[in-house]
Amino acid sequence: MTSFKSDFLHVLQERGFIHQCSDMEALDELARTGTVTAYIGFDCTARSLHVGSLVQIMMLRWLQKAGHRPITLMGGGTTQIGDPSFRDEARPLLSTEMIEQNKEGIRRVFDRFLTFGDGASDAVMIDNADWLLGLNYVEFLRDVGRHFSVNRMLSFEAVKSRLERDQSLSFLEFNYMLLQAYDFVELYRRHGCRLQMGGSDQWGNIVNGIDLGRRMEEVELFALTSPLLTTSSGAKMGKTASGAVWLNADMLKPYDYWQYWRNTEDGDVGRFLKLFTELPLDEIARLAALEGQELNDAKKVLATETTALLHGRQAAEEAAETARRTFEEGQFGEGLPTVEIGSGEFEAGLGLLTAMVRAGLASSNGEARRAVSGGAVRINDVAVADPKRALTGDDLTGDGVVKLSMGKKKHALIRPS
Ligand SMILES: Nc1ncnc2c1ncn2[C@@H]1O[C@H](COP(=O)(O)OP(=O)(O)OP(=O)(O)O)[C@@H](O)[C@H]1O
Ligand SMILES: N[C@@H](Cc1ccc(O)cc1)C(=O)O
Repeated sequence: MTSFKSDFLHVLQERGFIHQCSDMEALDELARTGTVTAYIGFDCTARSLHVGSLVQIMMLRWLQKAGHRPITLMGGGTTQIGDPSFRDEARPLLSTEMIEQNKEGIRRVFDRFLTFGDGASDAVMIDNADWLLGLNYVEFLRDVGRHFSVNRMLSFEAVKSRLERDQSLSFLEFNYMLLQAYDFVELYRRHGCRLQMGGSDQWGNIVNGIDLGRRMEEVELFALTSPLLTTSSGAKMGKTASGAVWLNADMLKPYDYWQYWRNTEDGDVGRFLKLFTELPLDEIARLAALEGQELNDAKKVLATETTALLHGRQAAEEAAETARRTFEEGQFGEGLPTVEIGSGEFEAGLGLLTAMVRAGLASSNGEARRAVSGGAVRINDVAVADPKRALTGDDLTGDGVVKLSMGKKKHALIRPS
């Protein structure tokens, strides 16, 4: 294990953030002796970032805590092209309106994790549309394109699998690498940015920027990547069977976010506490060493700490309390996901299977039917066995809702409106 002299790399290393770095020693020295400006780019491909990007956001947070300056780069320009790195197929082309909407959705999350402003270590948010959209094609090819060797570009792992399988890589996508490389140089020119970070899938794009910086500006730029996280069972972090684990509260309620972390696999508890919370390492070591039922307490700490960072301490504690009441006392938690159903539709007899799909408890009627037949489904905490059962006014509790549960952990409320 390398021992770092700078606080920044020391913390990242001990908490498990470092996968690869272009020049550890020189970067360590730079961070030890001065303020480093570093950036991470986020393309605007959805209305919210998901838990996978949290690794990146936490790296920016530790950077700032160590006294350095983070830049969050919105990919308003690059999203128009779409990063082909490690993807089997081209991304769908998004309209400019869609990209704008996504950008508005994504940018809000950073306020929770970073302090923005004009001070030396205050974060800034920039959009690469500012310089990419106005580029002159011929000028760009002459100034930037001439520094790239196509032979070398074709050798990067990020595009190799596509080429080896004879799947098309369009010329549009092939240009992505140049644009991200150019961003790095532009951020160096405008803001003295020396370091770009990202997930390990970004390595090729980042080192191309380092090469371009050397050629165009004769400066040494740095790359630092994090591992691409998977859970112990191999699933890509941030995606579940029912979709992505979104960071924006309007796409995933704080309660569901809390539950996601509460359901962490046993083998991941220590690793996730280090990456996604700011608890001291000795406390984390104690929590991760717990076993059996006690390990569940560690998972609750993980859930509450991660939810507090994203949604605030109060929302986190409310989620923890709702979960406690639901699971430990079998009562109704007000914060459970609630699905509104038109009262006309409800009164006409809403099928249980349909209600389960609408409430997100099952992804299809078939899955819902199997769950009912397997005895896993309850209405207001009472087991049901008949898949043809419909919900009626008699099922409404005093609160005007019906509580549906599937297994021990999935619950939702149906509210006729
Ligand atoms: N599971 C993960 N672990 C660590 N970093 C991740 C993870 N998923 C995404 N990232 C990082 O977050 C940033 C945004 O990635 P991107 O938008 O490609 O994520 P994605 O939603 O997983 O993409 P895709 O559409 O390819 O599934 C990148 O720096 C990427 O490396
Ligand atoms: N390519 C990155 C996003 C990004 C965009 C522009 C950059 O300059 C840097 C990074 C991704 O797909 O996640």
